[in-house]
Amino acid sequence: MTHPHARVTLHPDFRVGTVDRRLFGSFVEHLGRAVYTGIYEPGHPTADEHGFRRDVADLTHELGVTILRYPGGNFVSNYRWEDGVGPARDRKPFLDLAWRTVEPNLVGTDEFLQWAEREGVEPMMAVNLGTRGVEAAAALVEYCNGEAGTRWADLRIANGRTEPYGVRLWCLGNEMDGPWQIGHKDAHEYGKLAAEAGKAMKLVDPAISLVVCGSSAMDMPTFGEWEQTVLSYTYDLVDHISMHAYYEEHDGDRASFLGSGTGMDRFIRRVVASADAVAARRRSDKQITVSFDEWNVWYLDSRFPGESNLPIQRDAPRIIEDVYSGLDAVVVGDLLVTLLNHADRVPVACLAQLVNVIAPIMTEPGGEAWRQPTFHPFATTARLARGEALDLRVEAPSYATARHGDVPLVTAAATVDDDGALAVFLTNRGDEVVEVEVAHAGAVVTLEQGRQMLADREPAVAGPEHAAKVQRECWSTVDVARAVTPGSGGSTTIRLAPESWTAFEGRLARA
Ligand SMILES: O=[N+]([O-])c1ccc(O[C@@H]2O[C@@H](CO)[C@H](O)[C@H]2O)cc1
Repeated sequence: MTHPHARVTLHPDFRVGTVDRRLFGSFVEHLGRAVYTGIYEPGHPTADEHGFRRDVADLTHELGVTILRYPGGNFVSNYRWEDGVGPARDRKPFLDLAWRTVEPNLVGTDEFLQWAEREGVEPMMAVNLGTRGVEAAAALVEYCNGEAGTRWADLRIANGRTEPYGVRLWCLGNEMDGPWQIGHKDAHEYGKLAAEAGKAMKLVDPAISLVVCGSSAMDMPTFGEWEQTVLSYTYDLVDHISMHAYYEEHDGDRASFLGSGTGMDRFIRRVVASADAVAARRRSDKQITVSFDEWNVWYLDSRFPGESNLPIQRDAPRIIEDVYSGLDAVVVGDLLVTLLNHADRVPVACLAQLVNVIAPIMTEPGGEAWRQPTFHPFATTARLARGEALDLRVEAPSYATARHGDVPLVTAAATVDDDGALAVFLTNRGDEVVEVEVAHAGAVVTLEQGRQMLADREPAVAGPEHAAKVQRECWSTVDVARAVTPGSGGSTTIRLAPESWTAFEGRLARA
């Protein structure tokens, strides 16, 4: 039987760029059970002396998360950070309008930053440019990063934290192009405000990096125009422009869903082109890079009722707790392939989110914490993708999709570190076995171990039992001796299972 065939050409000298460790970030928003009964649950059997769940922190380490964005998301656009610092007993609950939830205000800036520090994860903070502005943003930078002797830094010290936190990465608001955003603005209003807020924040601490809001999705009506207008106000000030993208299977259209990575690839190219167009107009040599600070599979159209249809709730309600399948996990793996192939222009990315809310980690209050199927490709990529991404040439048949046009049947990314440790990531989006010839003239490639995620066809069911079943049935070690055939003259053939994502680890040496 002949299988579809693809060819991946790899040369050790052809590289995309360094894989920034911040590509493996995630996101904790005050939304649903991400914070309360997610990372934080005093009284839980595994809670530490600060009330944070040890089981969730351990899974966060296993996931390999490097940075965490906080506190939102839509939440940040109506958040008064000052109300969330100082003795917790003096803080007042408030109604968060983004998610129509009573926020108990027990976790705030200090609790989060100290948790992140204890767990060795870099924080990425967002300021409120929805209901607030320049003064509150600059004050928060001073609270976090200022030395003793000024008002907000001294408040931090009075609240028990002497050393500045040194938060390096800051988001200038969140999704300000979205009509759902509290304090939504047009591109000119937002661009001007972001420029002034960013200027003030950098006057407090010149060492910080700034992320300006790009579009909430590629299909936003203002996409493209938004990026160019916003950057025309902020180009010299900011380091990154944000991208957000969520993918889902619409009406059983598996082919489009499996092609989501190509949609993401085109989105990145368009944002980079928009940023570079602004640079060209300004005759600027500065290059803006992307902070892809929200990405994931999210059944937004099919399962989410919309923010304004949520009832007012309290006590950590269950909001957007999507349950994932093996198919979703294959797509997540493939989205990571896309991100790696843009390592030169995407140094920061956040899987949205970390726990309970569209998340790789789930918990029960008072009970266990477990891995969703999407946990596995993320953890494996975060562990193996090190050093530099190789600039691969992929020749594969394409297939037509309703959502993304023609997309390749096979996608691939590879990384190599200074010691010659090689990682190869491959997706087969089709429903037949594919033979991939990896051509590597000039190099010796050995593939030693592999892990594979298979798509399933069963609906995902909430709870740890189903997640464990998917893990048993879809996530496995590759039999390398069967799947990989070393050829003569610098080529290796790999058989990829139908609808699968595979990661190999091995060695790359010059011939
Ligand atoms: O395309 N949309 O309709 C759409 C709607 C809401 C939306 O919100 C984003 O996703 C939420 C969950 O991660 C974050 O709080 C927010 O930044 C992102 C996209």
